[in-house]
Amino acid sequence: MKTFAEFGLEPKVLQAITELGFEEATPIQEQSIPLALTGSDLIGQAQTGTGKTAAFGIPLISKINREDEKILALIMAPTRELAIQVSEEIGKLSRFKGLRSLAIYGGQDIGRQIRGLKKKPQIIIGTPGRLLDHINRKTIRLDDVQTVVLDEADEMLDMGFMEDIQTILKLVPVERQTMLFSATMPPNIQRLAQQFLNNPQHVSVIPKQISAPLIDQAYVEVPERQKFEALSRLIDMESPELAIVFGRTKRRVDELAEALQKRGYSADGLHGDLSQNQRDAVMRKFRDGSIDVLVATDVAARGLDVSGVTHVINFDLPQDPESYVHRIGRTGRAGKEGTAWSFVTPREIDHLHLIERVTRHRITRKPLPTMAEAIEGKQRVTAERLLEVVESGELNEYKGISIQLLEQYDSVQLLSAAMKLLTGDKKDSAIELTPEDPIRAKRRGGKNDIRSGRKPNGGYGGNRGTSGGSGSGGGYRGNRDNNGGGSRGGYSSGGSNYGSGSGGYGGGYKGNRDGAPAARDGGANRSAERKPYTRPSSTSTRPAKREDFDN
Ligand SMILES: Nc1ncnc2c1ncn2[C@@H]1O[C@H](COP(=O)(O)OP(=O)(O)OP(=O)(O)O)[C@@H](O)[C@H]1O
Ligand SMILES: [Mg+2]
Repeated sequence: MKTFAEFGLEPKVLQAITELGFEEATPIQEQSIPLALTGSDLIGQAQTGTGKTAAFGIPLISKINREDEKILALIMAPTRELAIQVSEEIGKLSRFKGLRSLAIYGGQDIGRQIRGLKKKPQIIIGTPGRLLDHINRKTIRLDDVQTVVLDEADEMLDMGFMEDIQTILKLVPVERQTMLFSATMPPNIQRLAQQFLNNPQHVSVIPKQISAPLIDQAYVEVPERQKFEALSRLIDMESPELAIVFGRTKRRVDELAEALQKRGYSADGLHGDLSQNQRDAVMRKFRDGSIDVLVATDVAARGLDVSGVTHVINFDLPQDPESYVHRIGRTGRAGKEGTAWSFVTPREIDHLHLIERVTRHRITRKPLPTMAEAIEGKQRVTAERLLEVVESGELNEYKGISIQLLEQYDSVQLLSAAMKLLTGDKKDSAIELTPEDPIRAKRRGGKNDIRSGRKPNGGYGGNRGTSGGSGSGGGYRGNRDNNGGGSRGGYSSGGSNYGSGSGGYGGGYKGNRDGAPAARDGGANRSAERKPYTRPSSTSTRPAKREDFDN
């Protein structure tokens, strides 16, 4: 392990790194930083929570002069929350150097962003849609950009941002450094890389498993209708410090958050139909611990870094293995341990096996927590809370009444009553969630899948590309879209090299995704939010809708 001092960084950047508490570079940082400092293009892949942000952030910051008043670096990220978070980390890393950075994302008042831009930030961190908005309004010019980073590049492609990214990158001088980072690198990323990177160096830190090593992964088989009961028992049994519960759709998230609140949990929901103010408020509450369960769609799956997340619970299995890897990667970050649980309905067992195959990790089957375990867990937490108060010692006001009570009642009985009160059982409230259809497993090539990016063995394409019409679609990814019709290349490329002949990312791609291409980014003039959620009918070709993407 290297210390940051060994990279020859300027003192002000080193000071910021020290201030952040980073002592040694993580493996991806150790490999990327020296390469990136030479100006080389880079494709960086490393497990979730291993410091990719600083891996591109530190070299990017090192290149910029404080006196410059132009936009010199552009970082793109798939979701608003991630753009905000990356911008905060960049802000911290460049603090002592005195650089200016600004987050640009949909849903925020554009006037405010324009005012921010007038302060001449050198670094812009944004979601593609809103960035384009500014470009079209001429409030952002990219003529001087020297460094471009695509964080979670594969997700941005998956969300249908290819066109936007292409448009944006064409406005950036060719003479630039481009870096692309993610924990997963599906082969389709090669297409983007070929187009926009110049002789990129691949830096990958991927051991046998792609998911982070410190995450304990388990699943319980549970029928759809018992999931909520299972969830509340699980939370009681495990008493997470902070937990993220992933639901498949926005409606699911709303219902779940409400149900949890009804049962007395401190929970709230996050998805793309909330206003940006609501989204910000929920994230703030979760980060400061005033709620301890965040219920979210996949909008929270990528990149989010909240310390104290001890548990990730897949209330609904994600459609793709990549998403599984990213979701569970919200815990077990920066060397900490974490636990991931997945609820699997009997009909989804095949899908779970697919996830295991692709991630090359056995997920341990565990029994549904029993009522007794749940009660025990809750009582343990209550007892801990009680003892904390005992230790705090400020109890004099209560001693008089306690002595009186003890004269009349048995001490065990009294304490038990206090415990009962504190434990606050609200089990009686009846909870009914609208059932979700099970996710169906798709066939998918077995080799190298999400960890590849190097070996073009056509794994994704091979046995799947048969149903999709125009040659290359219809594969795993293609089916996920409501009406993919084979028009997008997805992962499959007819069983040969990535990028060859897949031809799927053209015009139809975005439209196919959600039928409202311009609405995704919620830019001011891009219609504030997307169409209302409609439940996919069971006859839909899109078996289970991943949340409408939003950013
Ligand atoms: N060298 C380091 N030492 C200690 N902590 C670090 C170091 N580098 C980064 N971190 C911290 O580790 C956490 C995870 O970093 P980061 O969010 O960059 O991970 P990531 O690799 O981008 O994960 P993901 O794939 O989920 O996006 C952050 O809280 C970050 O501040
Ligand atoms: Mg990241």
